[in-house]
Amino acid sequence: MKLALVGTGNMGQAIERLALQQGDEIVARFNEEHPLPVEADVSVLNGADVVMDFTLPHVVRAHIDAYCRWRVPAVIGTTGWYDQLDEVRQQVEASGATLLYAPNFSLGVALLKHVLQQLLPLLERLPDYDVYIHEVHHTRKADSPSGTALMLARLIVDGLSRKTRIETETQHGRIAPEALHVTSTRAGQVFGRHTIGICGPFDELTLEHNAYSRDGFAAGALQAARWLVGRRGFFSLDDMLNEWLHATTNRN
Ligand SMILES: NC(=O)C1=CN([C@@H]2O[C@H](COP(=O)(O)OP(=O)(O)OC[C@H]3O[C@@H](n4cnc5c(N)ncnc54)[C@H](OP(=O)(O)O)[C@@H]3O)[C@@H](O)[C@H]2O)C=CC1
Ligand SMILES: O=C(O)C1=N[C@H](C(=O)O)C[C@H](O)C1
Repeated sequence: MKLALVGTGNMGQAIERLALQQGDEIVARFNEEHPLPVEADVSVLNGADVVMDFTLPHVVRAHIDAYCRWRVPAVIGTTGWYDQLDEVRQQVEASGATLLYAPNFSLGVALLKHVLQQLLPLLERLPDYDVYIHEVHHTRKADSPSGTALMLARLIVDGLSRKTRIETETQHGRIAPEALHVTSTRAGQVFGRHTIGICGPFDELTLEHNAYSRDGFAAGALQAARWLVGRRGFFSLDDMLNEWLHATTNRN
């Protein structure tokens, strides 16, 4: 695969390392010093099959406009823009473009999400259990709470009738029972730790994903890029995983 890296920071570098090991080629690179020329034509991507966008929330939206105009398949790992998800979905579909996004490309987080979805109907029947989310990341992270924490929080608010809203500020006062408390810590070099706490009157269950490095994110993003080539439309990582799951189920 020929890849264009948009963002050559922590994640861009992790993807480049792994992509080269897997025999892929990096044909273009963009960063803050050499920004993506969004007004230019697709030739700036130098024949890339897929664009890997791991940049920052304030630039990603203009990048997505360009990917749609250029109709180049784009894997979007950048977080912090999900308030515009519906608008982007419509834009991608209307322009006949190809885009796949995920707040977290780690397969471990996909498993965590799956477990949470199985648990929620049970928790619905156990009203004494309260739920919270905590995430920890390195101090250079631009957005907070993380995209992953917000994705998990939305699953809980959608799947648990007693949680009706997400409350993200660090609180020193009371938390209303209907608020899902989502908190963030920024410390050192932490790659990404997400904890879902389920607190009952007598015990607490914690489900936690802790990334050992950025390699899991990079590997998932490259798998998604391979899956995306030749498709058209708006996708999330779930679309790829569901297809795999069904292929496996049908074989058994
Ligand atoms: N979905 C997932 O699995 C994961 C998502 N992420 C998300 O990916 C994003 C990037 O994370 P990370 O790599 O750690 O962040 P970094 O800060 O290390 O990298 C950000 C990159 O964006 C570049 N950039 C800034 N402005 C522009 C611009 N105008 N045009 C092109 N590039 C630009 C920076 O350039 P320069 O190098 O010149 O400063 C840098 O290369 C974040 O949103 C993060 O939340 C992170 C990990 C996993
Ligand atoms: O910025 C990061 O580093 C990460 N960001 C993603 C997020 O916001 O959820 C995923 C991962 O946790 C690392």
